[in-house]
Amino acid sequence: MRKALKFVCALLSLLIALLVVSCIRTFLLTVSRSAAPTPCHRNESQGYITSEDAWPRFKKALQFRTVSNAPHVYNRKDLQEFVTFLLQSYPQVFQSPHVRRDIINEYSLLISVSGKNRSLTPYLLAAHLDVVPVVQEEWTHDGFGAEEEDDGSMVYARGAIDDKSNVIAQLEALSFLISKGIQPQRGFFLAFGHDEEVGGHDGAARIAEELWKRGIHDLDFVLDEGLTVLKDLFQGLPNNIAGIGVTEKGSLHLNLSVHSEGGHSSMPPKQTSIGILSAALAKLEANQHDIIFDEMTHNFVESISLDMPFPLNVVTSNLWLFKPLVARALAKGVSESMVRTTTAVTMFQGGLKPNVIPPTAWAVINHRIHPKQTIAEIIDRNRAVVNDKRVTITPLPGSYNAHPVSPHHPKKDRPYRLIRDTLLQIYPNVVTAPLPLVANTDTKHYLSFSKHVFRHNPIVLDVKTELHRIHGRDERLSKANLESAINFYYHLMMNADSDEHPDKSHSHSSEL
Ligand SMILES: CCCCCCCC/C=C\CCCCCCCC(=O)N[C@@H](CCCCN)C(=O)O
Ligand SMILES: [Zn+2]
Ligand SMILES: [Zn+2]
Repeated sequence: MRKALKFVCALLSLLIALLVVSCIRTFLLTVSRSAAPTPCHRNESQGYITSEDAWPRFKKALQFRTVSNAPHVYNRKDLQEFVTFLLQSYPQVFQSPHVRRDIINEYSLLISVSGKNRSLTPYLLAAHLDVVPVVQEEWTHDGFGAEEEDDGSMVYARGAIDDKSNVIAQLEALSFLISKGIQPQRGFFLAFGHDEEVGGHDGAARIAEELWKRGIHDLDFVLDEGLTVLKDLFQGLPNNIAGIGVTEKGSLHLNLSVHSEGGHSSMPPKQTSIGILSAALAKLEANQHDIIFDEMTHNFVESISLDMPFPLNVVTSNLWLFKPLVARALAKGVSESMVRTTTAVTMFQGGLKPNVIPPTAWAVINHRIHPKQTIAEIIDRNRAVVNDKRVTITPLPGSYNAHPVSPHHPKKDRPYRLIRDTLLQIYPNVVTAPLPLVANTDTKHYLSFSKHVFRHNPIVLDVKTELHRIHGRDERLSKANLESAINFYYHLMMNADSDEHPDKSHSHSSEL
């Protein structure tokens, strides 16, 4: 008994000592942190664009039903009309002697802006013209009506976030540049694919072929849609987080199928094909893939730690002691998609009639693969978890591993610094963070042109009230967000010309 008591006392003393050391370490980190970040002042000398003129063009763009349903299956009529609308809406862009525009594979748009200094490697800004379908009965607004909120501050339509806001914002920024009589030093491309939502095989892939054929084999950097400025990602965090996607997760579509004897439902087997398949799916949902707390996650957590309230600041700034706890916390909510391969059962089919034993049942699972894992690993583990020979697991075409991680040291890697500094011009108080994009983009078609490939959408989204609208119901965008996006791209075009950026103040970011 005395021994046990001694052991408990020793353990308690150790715990208290560890907590005291953690608190002292957090205090020292906090006081030694560089002075409060001097926000990068919006460089007004570069001009600032309001969204007043853009807003009606954006609303019109949202009304084209440019829906992609499957590879090579999309609304050609509305795509054609949308591209015609874009060409007609920016006459000063397409009449400029510095701008060339090409329709690629009938519906994609490649805009080439020539730079004064041909020795500078051009960059590419990507966006896409297509959208995912609308389940109208779930919406409170017409999915393609572009209806506004009463005060006109918000518009509702499919594509408002993903991704017509970037199409319009990039064109508005270019239009403003040209209206000021500016020809950039560094040339660039605006690459608008028309089938991103179904893999980009007819759009971005063909734009990439066109660039290659023209002898464009190198791009300074590529920037496509991606992570946004995230509001209220974690409770208590005073700053919004601007995620810059320096890689993107892989994507694996798996077909799970069960074939069994049919027959009369009055003489059923113990389990029908639907029951067998459902049990397999339930196992996969109950046994999620492992949490992976890699270096990028480690850096990210440490970067936001000192802004967290007590005691979270102590916990997150002492990962040497609290890493398992923090890892479990990240595995909850939307941040889970960053720290593990996710599993989503997205399709299920089975059964013919109420009185017929279903001979077959099938389902599709979409895994978004963590950058530290591979397709093969995921399939092997799934098979082990299901552990039922009656269930056939088949990978579907179009799966791919995670992308290479783009260099993202803010001092050594100019393209990353360019995007980060431009973001801080528009959003001076955010914490910028290199992170994996949890979804996929057309960048898969541009990876051979540059190792500097980034995924960021320069708008602010409240994690709780906005994220579910992407591919979901009542997608919407505020006028303020459209305005910020336009100015982000305009400042990016201006900043891309200089090797240094307008303001070298030490931003508050998660970079090393
Ligand atoms: C600690 C950080 C936690 C991050 C949490 C995630 C925050 C996510 C924020 C924004 C996500 C926006 C995603 C926008 C890009 C989506 C593009 C898209 O829909 N792509 C499709 C392509 C499909 C291609 C055919 N397979 C997709 O990914 O499904
Ligand atoms: Zn999408
Ligand atoms: Zn998209």
